Amino acid sequence: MKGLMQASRPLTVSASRKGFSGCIRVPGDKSISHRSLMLAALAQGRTRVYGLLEGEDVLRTAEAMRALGATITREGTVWTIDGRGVGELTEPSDVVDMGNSGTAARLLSGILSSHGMNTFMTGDASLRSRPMRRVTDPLSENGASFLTRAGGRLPMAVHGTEKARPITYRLPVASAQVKSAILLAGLNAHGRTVVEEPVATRDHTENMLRHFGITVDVFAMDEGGCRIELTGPVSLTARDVTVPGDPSSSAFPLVAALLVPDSDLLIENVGLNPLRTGLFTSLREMGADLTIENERTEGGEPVGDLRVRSSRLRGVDVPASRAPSMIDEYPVLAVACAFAEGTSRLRGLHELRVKESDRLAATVALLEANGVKVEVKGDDMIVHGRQGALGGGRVQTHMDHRLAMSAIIFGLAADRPVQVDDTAFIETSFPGFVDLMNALGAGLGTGTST
Ligand SMILES: O=C(O)C1=C[C@@H](OP(=O)(O)O)[C@@H](O)[C@H](O)C1
Ligand SMILES: C=C(OP(=O)(O)O)C(=O)O
Repeated sequence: MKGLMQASRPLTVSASRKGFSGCIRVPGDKSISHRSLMLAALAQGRTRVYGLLEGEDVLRTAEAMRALGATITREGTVWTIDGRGVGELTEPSDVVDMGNSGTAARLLSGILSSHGMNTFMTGDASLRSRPMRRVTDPLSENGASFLTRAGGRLPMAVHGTEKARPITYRLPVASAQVKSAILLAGLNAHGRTVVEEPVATRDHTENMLRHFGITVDVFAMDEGGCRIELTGPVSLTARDVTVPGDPSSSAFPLVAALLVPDSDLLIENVGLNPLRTGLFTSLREMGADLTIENERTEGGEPVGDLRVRSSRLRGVDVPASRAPSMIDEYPVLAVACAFAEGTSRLRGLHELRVKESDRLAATVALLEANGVKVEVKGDDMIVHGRQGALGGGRVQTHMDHRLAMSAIIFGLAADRPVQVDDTAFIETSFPGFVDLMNALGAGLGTGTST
């Protein structure tokens, strides 16, 4: 599989001449898609996945699970996985390349740590700069060992163990990736694996493990947060999975519709897991006309349709405690804040520094380049809402899909055109994003490869 580094796709974005109306769907949830492929590969039997996100990040996971012995095929939009069983993955004959995906690299590290074989893992330049110690430190406690570059960076060799010990671990950072890596390692460890989570993070791993037939216990802790426990070794039973639309992807057309006048947009079939909906809460606090229709449960996850109309937004104070439920949405929320009336304070953003880019610095740069007054105080970002004409800047996206999409949304609402240095990385999480916005009338062109 080729990487996205091959050709950059710059784009110049001008204000949309018309509002965004109609009915759309966004691609499948990225977190659920990764997990469906991994758990299906660990299950015994055949799993069909409906609505899988066919973005580059998830395709990397599919490729890795194939390299580990699962049979994975695609017919139309349905993916079929014939699993190997827990403890039965086979040693890859080549380096596994996780591309741009932190989720793929971290979760897979957990699985590999409790399989008795050696695996070599790498990623693109962005992923190779991201910290892996947050998973290799706890996972080393189960008997596995890891050899990384300086600073705990990829490429990395994983020396897994078939005699994995169960881990008890209190998460030092709110991270669903770290929690999931430990739980996945625990599937093939002998005894009780325990993860203490002081602040709740997305629980798709726990939900999907239950869907595949195993018991995952969750206890509220007196001091707040919860303790998640499972007993290994387990055997997973293949079960079909239906993936809802990704709320993190819905954020982009949603904010576009809020900012561009005369919009009235329905985004159907969006996942509404309460540990993912912090953005919707924050936008409502800003005065967004955003309602949820047709709420239902599909594939064990709450789902609904989002109805959004253009709104006059005001500044907001987003508490740090909300960050895990909207961690990937801060760049586009900051864009909404730039067009709002008054000042916004987005608190507790330290984790943004270790995403595909330093998203805190890159979001500040995006706003400043386009005439927005913005400050960073500690881990907080303070955005001073519209104080004159906006736009006219050039945005550097640093191999980060969320920055590229946020810059495009900024340009669609701005007074002057915004230049985006590279939109190619949008393929990691939202294939077809530019086409979808164009179908709504955004007039973006398709970008040119260089
Ligand atoms: O578990 C997951 O699927 C994810 C967890 C989050 O990362 P952290 O665990 O690093 O917060 C999020 O940023 C990422 O896009 C997906
Ligand atoms: C942080 C993200 O993903 P990952 O950590 O999987 O690279 C993201 O999609 O915004």
